[in-house]
Amino acid sequence: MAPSSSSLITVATCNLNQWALDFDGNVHRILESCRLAKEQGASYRLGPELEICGYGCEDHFLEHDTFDHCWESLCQLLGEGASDGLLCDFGMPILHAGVRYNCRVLCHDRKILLIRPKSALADNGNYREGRYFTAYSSPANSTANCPEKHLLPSTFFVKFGQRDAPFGLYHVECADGTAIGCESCEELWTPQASHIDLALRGVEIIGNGSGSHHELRKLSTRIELMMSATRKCGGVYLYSNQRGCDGGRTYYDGCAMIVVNGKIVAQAPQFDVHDVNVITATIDLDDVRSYRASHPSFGIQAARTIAESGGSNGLMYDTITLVFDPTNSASINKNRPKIMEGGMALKIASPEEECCLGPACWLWDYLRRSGAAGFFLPLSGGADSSSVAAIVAVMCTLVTKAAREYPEGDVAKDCRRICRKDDPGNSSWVPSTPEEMANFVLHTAFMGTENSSAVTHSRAKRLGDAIGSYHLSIKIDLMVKAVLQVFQIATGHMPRFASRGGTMSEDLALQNIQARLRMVTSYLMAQLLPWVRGRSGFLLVLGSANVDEGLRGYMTKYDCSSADLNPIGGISKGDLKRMLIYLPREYPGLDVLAEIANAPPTAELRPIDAATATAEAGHSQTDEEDMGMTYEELGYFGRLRKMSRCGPVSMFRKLVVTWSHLAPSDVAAKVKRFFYYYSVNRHKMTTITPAYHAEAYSPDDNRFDLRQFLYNTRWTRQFAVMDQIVAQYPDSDNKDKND
Ligand SMILES: Nc1ncnc2c1ncn2[C@@H]1O[C@H](COP(=O)(O)OP(=O)(O)OC[C@H]2O[C@@H]([n+]3cccc(C(=O)O)c3)[C@H](O)[C@@H]2O)[C@@H](O)[C@H]1O
Ligand SMILES: Nc1ncnc2c1ncn2[C@@H]1O[C@H](COP(=O)(O)OP(=O)(O)OP(=O)(O)O)[C@@H](O)[C@H]1O
Ligand SMILES: NC(=O)CC[C@H](N)C(=O)O
Repeated sequence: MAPSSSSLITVATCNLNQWALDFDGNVHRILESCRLAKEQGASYRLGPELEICGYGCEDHFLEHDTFDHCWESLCQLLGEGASDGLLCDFGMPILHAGVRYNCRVLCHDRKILLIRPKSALADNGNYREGRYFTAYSSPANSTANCPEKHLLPSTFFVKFGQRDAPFGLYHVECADGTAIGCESCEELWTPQASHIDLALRGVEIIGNGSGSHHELRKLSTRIELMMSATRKCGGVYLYSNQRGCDGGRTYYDGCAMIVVNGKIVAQAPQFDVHDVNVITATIDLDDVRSYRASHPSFGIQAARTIAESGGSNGLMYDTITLVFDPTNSASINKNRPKIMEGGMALKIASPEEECCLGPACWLWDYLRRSGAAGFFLPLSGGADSSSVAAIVAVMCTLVTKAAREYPEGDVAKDCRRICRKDDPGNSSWVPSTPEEMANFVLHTAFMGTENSSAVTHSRAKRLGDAIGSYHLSIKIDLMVKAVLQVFQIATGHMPRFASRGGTMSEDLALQNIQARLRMVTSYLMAQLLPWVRGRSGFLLVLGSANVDEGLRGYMTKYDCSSADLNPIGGISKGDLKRMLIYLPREYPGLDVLAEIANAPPTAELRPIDAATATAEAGHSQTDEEDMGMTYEELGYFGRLRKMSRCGPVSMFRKLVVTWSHLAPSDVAAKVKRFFYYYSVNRHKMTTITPAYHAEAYSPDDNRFDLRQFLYNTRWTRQFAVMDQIVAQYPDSDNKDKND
C-alpha cells in the first residue's frame, strides 16, 4: 500500500430524475451530475441504481434492446469525458454469461475498472427484481488474482481499446490506499448486509446506488439503516437515489445522503422539481481509520474476516487494485475544501408534508412528460377532491418558485410549454404567482344535482377561487333525467329512491347514474376546455378516491373514481384530513381547506332529508353510516390485511386485543362486515385508476396487492372459526360489553 499524500477526499452523490427507457434524457442528466460533481471538486461520484436505463423499466429488462442501449449510453458517457478525472459508479443492467444482472459499473477516465453485480434482489411490494435479474453468487474459483471477467461489447473495444473488465463482488483499492466499495439498494436492507464485510475488510467508502420509492414514513427507516451501519462499522456511506416519476405509479424520493461514522454530513432534497441534485462532502479519511481503530471489538472481527476467504454471508469479497489516487484529486480542489466533521440537522418531512409534496412532484413529472395542457378535476367540495385540488396548488407553488429562480432553467421551460407560453414573444415568461400558473393548468368543476347541497357547492367555488383554477359550476340534472327517460321508454319502469318507496337496487341505480354521468362529463370537459379557452391540447382527468374507499369498495365503478390519474389513491382518509388541516398554515389563502377537513364526508347522491341533515355536512347521507364502518376502523383493517398479512381469523384475534373495549362478538361482526364488503367489491380494484403509491396497505390490484377478484363472499370456513373463538369467551364477556 502506497503512503497517502493526503487523507482528504471530496465525494459526490446525487438525485437524478430519470425516466425509464429515455436513454438520451438519462445520459444528459448523468453528464450534468458528473459535471456538477467535478465543479464541486469531487474525485468520486455515485449515481442511482440502473440510472442509465431508469429503474422502472420492468419487463423492458427482458428485452435485449435495453441492454444494448445501455452500452451505447455508457460509451457516450465515457466518450464525452464524464469519468475523466472522476471515479464514477454508474448503475446499469448487464448480461453476463447469458444471465441478467443488476450492476454497478465503476469507471475512471475512459476505462471500466469493475462491474459489480447485485447479490440480494428486491422482490417485495412493488419490487420484482427477481423477475428480471439473478442475484449474483460468486463462483468458488474467482479471486482477485484470477477474477471472473466480463467480455465487453466490440463497440466498446473499438472505441476505448478495452476487451474485458473484472466482474464480481470486488471493491477497488486506490494507489493511495483508499478503498471504495459498492452496496446496491436492497443489500443495505438485508440481515447480513454487504457493507459489514466491506468495512471489516478495510473499505472506507461505500456507495449505495438505489432505486427506492416513496412511501409515507419510509425515509426514517432508510436513515436509521445508514446511521446504524456506519455507527457500528465506521466509514463513509454515500446514498444515491432516483427522484421523480419514471413512468409508473411510484415516486422515487431522492434524498441522497453522505453519512460518516454514524453522522449525516450532507443531504439532498427529498421532494423537488429539479432534475439533478448533486451533493458533496470533503472528508478526512483518517477520521474513519481512527474511529474504527478506537473500537477493539471491530478490530477482532476485522482481523478474523481478512484471514478468512469468504464473507460472512457466504459470498466472496475481494479487492481489485487501481493506479488512481482520489485524495490527490481532492487536494487540487480549486476551492479550499470544507472538511465535514460534525453531523447536520436532518430534514425529515412530516406525514402531512409527504402527502402533498410527493404527489405534487409526481403530478408535475407526469404532466410535463405526458404532453397534456393541464388537469381537469371534478371538484365536489368534499375532502377527497379538495385534497387533489390542494396537491395541484402545491405543485404550482413548487414550479412557480423554481421557474422564477431560474427563468432559463428546465423547470421554467417546461412551465412555458405547458402553459402554452413558449412562442418567441414569451421566451422569458414565468408565472408571477402559483395562482397564475394554476389558472393555466388546473380546471375544476362542481357538477351538482338536485341532491347536492349549497354548502359543498360553495366550498368547491371558494376553493377553486383560492387556488386560482379555471372553475365551472355545472348542473347535471338534465342528463340524469334524459338517461332515466330512455330507461323508462325501454322498460316501462321508473326507479325510485328508498326514501320514496323504492327498493335498494333502485336506490343504488339512481345514485350510480349521477356518479357515472359526472365521469362522462369530466372526459368531455377534459377534451374540449382547452379549445374553449383558445388553446391547444387535452387535459388529464384527475380522480380522487382514497385508499380506504378503494379497500371497502365504497365507490361507483366507472364514476369519477375512474380517471387518468389519482394522486391520493394510496393515501388514507386520516392522513388526508391531517394534510388539509396542515396546508392553510403553510399556504395562506387556502383557509377553506380547514372547513372542508372538518365536514363529515358525504356522497350527496340521495335526496337530502332535512330532518337529519347537519349544517357542517349540508346533507343527511354520510359515508361512515353508508359504509357501516368508520374511516378509522378501515385504517386498522387495511393495515392488518396487507401489512400484517392477516386473513379474517388472525385479524379478529388481533383486534379483540386492540379493541378490548368491545365485546368479542362485536369485533367479530365488524371484521366479518369488512371482509364481506372487501370481497364483494374487490373487482373494482381491477380497473382502479393508476394512483400514486403512498401506503404499504394500498389495495392496488394492478401492481402491488395481487389477489383474486372473485371471492366466496360468505367466507364459510373463516367466519365459522371466528364464531368458535367467540364462543370460547365467557358469555359475560360478550354480554357485559354489549349492554
Ligand atoms: N364479482 C363481480 N365481478 C365483476 N363485476 C362485478 C361483480 N359483482 C358486481 N359487479 C359489477 O359491479 C356493479 C356494482 O358496482 P357499482 O355499480 O359500483 O355499485 P355498488 O357498489 O352497488 O354501489 C356503489 C356504492 O358506492 C357509493 N358511492 C358512490 C359514489 C361515490 C361514493 C363516495 O362517497 O365515494 C360512494 C354508493 O353510495 C353505493 O353505496 C354490478 O352492477 C356489476 O356490474
Ligand atoms: N357535485 C360534484 N361535483 C363534482 N364532482 C363530484 C361531485 N360529487 C362527486 N364528485 C366527484 O366524484 C368523486 C366521488 O364522489 P363523492 O363526493 O361521493 O366523493 P368522496 O369520495 O366522498 O370525495 P369528496 O370528499 O371529494 O366528496 C369525488 O371525489 C368527485 O371527484
Ligand atoms: N431497489 C431496491 O433494492 C429497493 C429495496 C429497498 N427495500 C427500498 O425500498 O429501498
